[in-house]
Amino acid sequence: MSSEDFNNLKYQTGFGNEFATADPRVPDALPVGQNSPQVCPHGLYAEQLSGSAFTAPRTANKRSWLYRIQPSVVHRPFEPCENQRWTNNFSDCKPTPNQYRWHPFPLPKKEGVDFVEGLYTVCGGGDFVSRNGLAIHNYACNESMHHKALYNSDGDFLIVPQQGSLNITTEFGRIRVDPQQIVVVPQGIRFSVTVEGPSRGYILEVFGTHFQLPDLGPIGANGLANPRDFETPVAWFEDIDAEFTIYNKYQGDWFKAKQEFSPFNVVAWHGNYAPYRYDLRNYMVINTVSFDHCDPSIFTVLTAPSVKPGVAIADFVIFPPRWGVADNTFRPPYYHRNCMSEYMGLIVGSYEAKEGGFKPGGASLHSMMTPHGPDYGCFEKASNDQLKPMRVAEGTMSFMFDSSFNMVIAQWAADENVDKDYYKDWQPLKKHFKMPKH
Ligand SMILES: O=C(O)Cc1cc(O)ccc1O
Ligand SMILES: [Fe+2]
Repeated sequence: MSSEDFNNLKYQTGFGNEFATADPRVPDALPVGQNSPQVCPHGLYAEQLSGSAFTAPRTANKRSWLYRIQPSVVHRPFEPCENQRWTNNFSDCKPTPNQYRWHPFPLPKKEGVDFVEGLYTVCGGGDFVSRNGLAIHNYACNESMHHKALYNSDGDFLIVPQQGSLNITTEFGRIRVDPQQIVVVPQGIRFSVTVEGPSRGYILEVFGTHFQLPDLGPIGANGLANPRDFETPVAWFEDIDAEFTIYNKYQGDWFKAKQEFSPFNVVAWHGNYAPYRYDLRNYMVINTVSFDHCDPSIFTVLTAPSVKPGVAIADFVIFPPRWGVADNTFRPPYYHRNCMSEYMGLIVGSYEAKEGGFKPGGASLHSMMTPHGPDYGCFEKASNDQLKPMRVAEGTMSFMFDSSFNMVIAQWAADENVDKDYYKDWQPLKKHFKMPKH
């Protein structure tokens, strides 16, 4: 499929809506008034994809009905397949409380690496069996997936492209995602990624929950990420009889199976369980107009809640361009120690608390209760700045995966590409205290 096919796609808007869509080539493919007719229109097979327990409360209940040329069950057995730099087995990894920073993650060193081959785990915590936890990965690829698809039995993927657009074919239709947009592919949904050149980005994987919009509380009915800016594909299918390889991430490991037809054979679907994309530039920032630095929860795009009220398995937080107007305030992030783990990445530009060192495509991890905050240069500058209204983070976009889980770093990520000098960012911080004379 050429990348032009992805440039003028139609989407359905809204967050978690009940969508109904048929490929315009077969407009009457969606059964009317029921899910499972004795015979579906045009001889399609009906298949339900459940994203929540059947009995989940209505507000949390997620499922979609897919009407497809062949059902997903027609495949040969799965066999284990290797991915050297992938893990969800975090009990094998040694913990370290140090501040970590990684140089930009390298693009593939050889030709012909596709998205599924280019996955690389950085850190994570919790587990996929008890369905409670997260993993953070990168991808780096330079080749499109040909007659291949992948799906994750363990959780949802939130994908943040940093370099290169991703043209994603899913069972639910086609999505294009550029840097500064994100895509969420929920548990179980099959997809295939086409790239236009060397591409890389970040992935947040959550187990046992789905992403939702944060509550707005006193903010009111509007603001932060507005529901209408989320875009879900319209149905699109291909009827190809050829060998396809389906990659499945199951209990942390990868498996693959062959089948004789394209998995992207869904002619129509309806339901509220589907992939979606969001453009981070649509985020409506709420912040102080008086004094002090608000906690970064004001920048939450999506949250994957835990069972504890107000506590997330992971929040997806961004630091978009905005005005800084706080009076009599140290405006950058404060020095802090947090009972959450903070993984940060940079899509474009620079980050307001770091003068150098943190580069687009790089990342940092500040683990539970690990002290961190502005580097020396940032502290000195912000302590002496004239406090006019100022544009903050202009032309930049950084983000944070903020988790209530204690994370460990995968063995390879603990060694490779690490900025060993990161701690030096804070060493020059001077003692400004002067004992008052009485
Ligand atoms: O550590 C960081 O840079 C992220 C962060 C930003 C902020 O504005 C306040 C707290 C915080 O953890
Ligand atoms: Fe922080």
